[in-house]
Amino acid sequence: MMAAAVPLLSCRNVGKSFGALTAVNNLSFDVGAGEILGIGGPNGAGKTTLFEVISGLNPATAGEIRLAGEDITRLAPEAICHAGIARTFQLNAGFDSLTARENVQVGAYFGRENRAMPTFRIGAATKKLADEALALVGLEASADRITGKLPVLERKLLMMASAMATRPKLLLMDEPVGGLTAKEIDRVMQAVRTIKAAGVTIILIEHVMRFLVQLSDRVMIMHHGEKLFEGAPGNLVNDRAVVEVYLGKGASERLKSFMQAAGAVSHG
Ligand SMILES: Nc1ncnc2c1ncn2[C@@H]1O[C@H](COP(=O)(O)OP(=O)(O)OP(=O)(O)O)[C@@H](O)[C@H]1O
Repeated sequence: MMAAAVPLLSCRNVGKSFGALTAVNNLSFDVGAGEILGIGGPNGAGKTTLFEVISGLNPATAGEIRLAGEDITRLAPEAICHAGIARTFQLNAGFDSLTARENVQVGAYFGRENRAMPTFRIGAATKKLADEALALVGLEASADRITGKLPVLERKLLMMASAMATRPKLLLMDEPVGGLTAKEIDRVMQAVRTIKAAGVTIILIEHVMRFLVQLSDRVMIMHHGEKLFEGAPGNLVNDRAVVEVYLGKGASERLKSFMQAAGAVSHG
């Protein structure tokens, strides 16, 4: 008999408290290699805090996180990045006065090895890596533009490119399409699909339901730091607790008809 495959990411009874406030509470879930897990839930549900905990910026106060079987729960953020987890942020992150390409080169340089600032030198291999990451998200044409002057869509794609330049096994994306138009959302969707096709596992947090359900292989809905729902996107609209707490009846009906049109949910 073959042994069951080790999940790429495994969270067991993970918790994060800020004093008396429990932002993430006893949360357990796995993400398989190559999968896209979408995370939704009301404001304040603990979604971003979960990313802080996984990426080590704000370590867990309970539980255990494993990447391909290795315990990463107590590692520093740079060690977690070097182990293969990269992330994007809800708000713009990056160096405004550098060009887009230079921003991605910083990710490529620091993303996989710990090198001290005095030795900072962008070599040919790093440049190549950065240009590949820019191409992956379709940003070649803006490579030499100053980051602070890029439109919102391109800044979001740039965060994805900088993260991809660290060569992650797992990419965490925090609200990648917040504030974008429908057409811009389609462009980000295309970039996410390209990243998935490159073999990268993805967890994304998103309020835009179309984006969440069209891209995700599995969806997890959080509420009060806990898991309210975990399953196929097609089952989301039929889950009473999800409809009551998060979607509301109107949004649920709209989503259901949209998913029926896409063949993702059964009638009745
Ligand atoms: N550094 C912190 N110190 C104290 N409380 C915090 C801190 N970070 C988050 N919280 C609290 O933890 C809870 C969860 O917040 P979090 O930002 O993770 O929610 P979220 O699901 O990402 O919400 P949103 O959809 O609005 O981004 C909130 O009550 C928030 O105020």
